Amino acid sequence: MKAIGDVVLDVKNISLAFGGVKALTDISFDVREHEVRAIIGPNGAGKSSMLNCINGVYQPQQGQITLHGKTFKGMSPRQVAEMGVARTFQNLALFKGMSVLDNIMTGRNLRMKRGLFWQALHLGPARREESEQRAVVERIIDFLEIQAHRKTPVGRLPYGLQKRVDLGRALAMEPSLLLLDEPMAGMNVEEKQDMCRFILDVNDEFGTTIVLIEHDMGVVMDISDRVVVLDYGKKIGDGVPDDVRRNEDVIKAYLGAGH
Ligand SMILES: Nc1ncnc2c1ncn2[C@@H]1O[C@H](COP(=O)(O)OP(=O)(O)OP(=O)(O)O)[C@@H](O)[C@H]1O
Repeated sequence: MKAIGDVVLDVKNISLAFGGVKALTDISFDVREHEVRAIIGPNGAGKSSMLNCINGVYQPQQGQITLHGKTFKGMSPRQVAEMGVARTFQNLALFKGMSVLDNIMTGRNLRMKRGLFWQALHLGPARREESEQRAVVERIIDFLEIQAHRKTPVGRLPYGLQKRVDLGRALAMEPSLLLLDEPMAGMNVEEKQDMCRFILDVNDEFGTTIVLIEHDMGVVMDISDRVVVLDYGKKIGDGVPDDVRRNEDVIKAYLGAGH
C-alpha cells in the first residue's frame, strides 16, 4: 500500500463559461501527494476545460486553484510549469521531424540554466550543461524502454510509441504534478497496457502525483486511487473507484451517453 500525502492541488468552486456555454459549474476537488487521480465523464463533460484551468491555459470566471499552498489567479501556463506541473496532450505536442532524443530534450528547456546565447556558441559551461541534460534524457529513454528509437524521427513511430515519447517530454521537466490528457486515446489493447504500466511506474518510482483524463472507464478504475466524475460541467461523483462505480448518477450519465 503506497503512502498518500497531503493535499498538493486544491480546486475550489471553479466555474468557467464560453459565452453562453457553461463548461464548468462550481467544481471542487483535491489531489493528494503521490495520488493517481482521474477525471472522467462523457463527451463534452468539461474534462479538458478542467485540465486547462489547472495549467493556466484557461482563466476560470469563478473559484480558485491552490498548488503547493500557493493560490493562483491569472497565472500563465509557463508560470504553472515552473511550479512543477507538466502535461501531455491529447493530440500530441511533438516535433514529428525531430528525433525521439531531441523531442524529449525540449522538455528540459525550463531546466536549462545557460541561455540560448551560450547554447548557440556551444562553449564551455553550456557544453557541460548540455551533456548533463542529455544524461537525464537518456535515463528517461531507458525508463520508457525506447532506446532502440532514440535517433528515429518521431513521425515514423507507431502512434502508441509517439504517446510514450510525449510522456517522456513531460517527464523531462521532472514534474511534481503530471497532467495526462487521454494518455490511452487511440491505442490498441497492448499499447494501453504498456501505457498503464508506465503511468504506474512513474507514480511509484519518481513519486510523481498524477492527474489524468480518460474516456475508458475500465482503465481508469484499474489504475486510479480516486476518481472525479463530471457530466455537463457538473461534478456528479468523487471517490475511490468502487464507490464511483456504484454511484447511481454516474451509471445514469454513462448509460445516457451510450457507454
Ligand atoms: N474554447 C472553447 N470555446 C467554446 N466552447 C468550448 C471551448 N472549449 C470547450 N468548450 C465547450 O465546453 C464544454 C466542455 O468541453 P470539454 O472539451 O472541456 O469537455 P471534455 O469532457 O473534455 O470532452 P471530450 O471528452 O469530448 O474531450 C463543451 O460544451 C464544449 O463545447
